[in-house]
Amino acid sequence: MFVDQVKVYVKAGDGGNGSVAFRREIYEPKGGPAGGDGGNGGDVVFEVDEGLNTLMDFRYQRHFKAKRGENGMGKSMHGKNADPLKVSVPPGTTVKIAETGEVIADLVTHKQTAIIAKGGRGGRGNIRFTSARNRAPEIAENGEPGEELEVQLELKVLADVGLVGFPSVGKSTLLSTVSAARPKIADYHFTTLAPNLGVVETSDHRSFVMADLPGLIEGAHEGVGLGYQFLKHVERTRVIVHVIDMSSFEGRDPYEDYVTINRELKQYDQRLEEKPQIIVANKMDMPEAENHLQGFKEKIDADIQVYPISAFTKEGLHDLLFAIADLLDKTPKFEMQEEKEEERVVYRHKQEEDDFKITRDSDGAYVISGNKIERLFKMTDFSHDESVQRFSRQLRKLGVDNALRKRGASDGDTVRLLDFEFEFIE
Ligand SMILES: Nc1nc2c(ncn2[C@@H]2O[C@H](COP(=O)(O)OP(=O)(O)OP(=O)(O)O)[C@@H](O)[C@H]2O)c(=O)[nH]1
Repeated sequence: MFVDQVKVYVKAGDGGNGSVAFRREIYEPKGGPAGGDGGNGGDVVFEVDEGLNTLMDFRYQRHFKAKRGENGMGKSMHGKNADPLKVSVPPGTTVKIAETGEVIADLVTHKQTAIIAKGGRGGRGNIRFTSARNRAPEIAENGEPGEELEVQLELKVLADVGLVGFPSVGKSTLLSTVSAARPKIADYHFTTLAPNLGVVETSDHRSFVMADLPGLIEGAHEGVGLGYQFLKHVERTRVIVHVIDMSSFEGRDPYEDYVTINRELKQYDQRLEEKPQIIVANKMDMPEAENHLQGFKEKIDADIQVYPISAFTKEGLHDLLFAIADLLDKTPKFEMQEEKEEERVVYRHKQEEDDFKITRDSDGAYVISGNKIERLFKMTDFSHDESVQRFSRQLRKLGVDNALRKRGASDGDTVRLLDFEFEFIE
């Protein structure tokens, strides 16, 4: 199996901020609270699209950010929730947390979805802080920050296309000119020899995986040379691209080469003869190549199409890639047996939230950090005194005051939390 992989950054939308507002009515100078809640931020959702078979698209876009929720407004109006951001992935994509390697989703069947980053909850408006004791609260929450993380996408790929042909016909040159991404080759079963693999993309954004299967020579099916190892791979490809050297290098005859390779394929496995095949006439930039091509065409069936190219000058590559993609579209997909077993979606275990931690900076300031406390901080609307007071109550409840005291903090000492500084007061 080969593994195509890419790292992407996802950020769910932050929640919208809650609003502080009051009703204004002619006969009621200071009406009740009327600040609405902020809307929820959008989730980042991965969805399987069976039309995709590589992670090619992620080479161009690696950042995915969902929208934030709308802020709450006066007159008790809530902000709108943001729509989830959908990101299409091919079937068989495994999503891991880049940092830890923990698998958070295994996306297998068409339209299957998984929330990869959860949007932040909208902050509550001041209506929600009304109580018997405080009928006109000037408190609102900011929206909760959306989750953000770097994920590693992995896709096990089989080569859709196998390049076959005699040594030195230009297979590796062709592969390197048409492919951008090189999947990592992992866990190769048969031998330590691994074919070269590349992800190819046509100009109309169809992509497929192409493998260079070197070493085919006469007698390969009987174990001559290294070709035998690679014949196993040909079996697993969906389309064969047969590369022929039209320069007649070292006096070779293109037609004989063609017949010999096809015979090797067939002798290895009868069924390889029925595999769809595209014939490529390479090195057309060389003198005499045109003549050889004519001679070659006369010897093969008139209805077999030949694609003349030069892997060197890149001539003819565009048409060739289209022809391969068209043929693949008409050829049945691989049967992914192992993935048929069951629908596998592993959801992420929620990260344990540590309340807070106290450390000291070199200047003696006390530094408070930790997921929970930082989230509370970000959700505090510091433009209203009452909100700030609520935040200090929350700190006290979490035991921050006590902990600071225990660490030796006394009146007037500086305390830091993210980009905020305040004085410790006993
Ligand atoms: N003139 C010309 N030379 C080419 C072209 N394509 C490949 N070559 C040359 O042909 C030689 C063999 O090319 P490779 O790509 O290594 O051939 P290969 O089929 O991968 O060979 P093996 O790995 O031995 O199976 C190299 O010297 C290439 O530079 C082409 O389109 N025109």
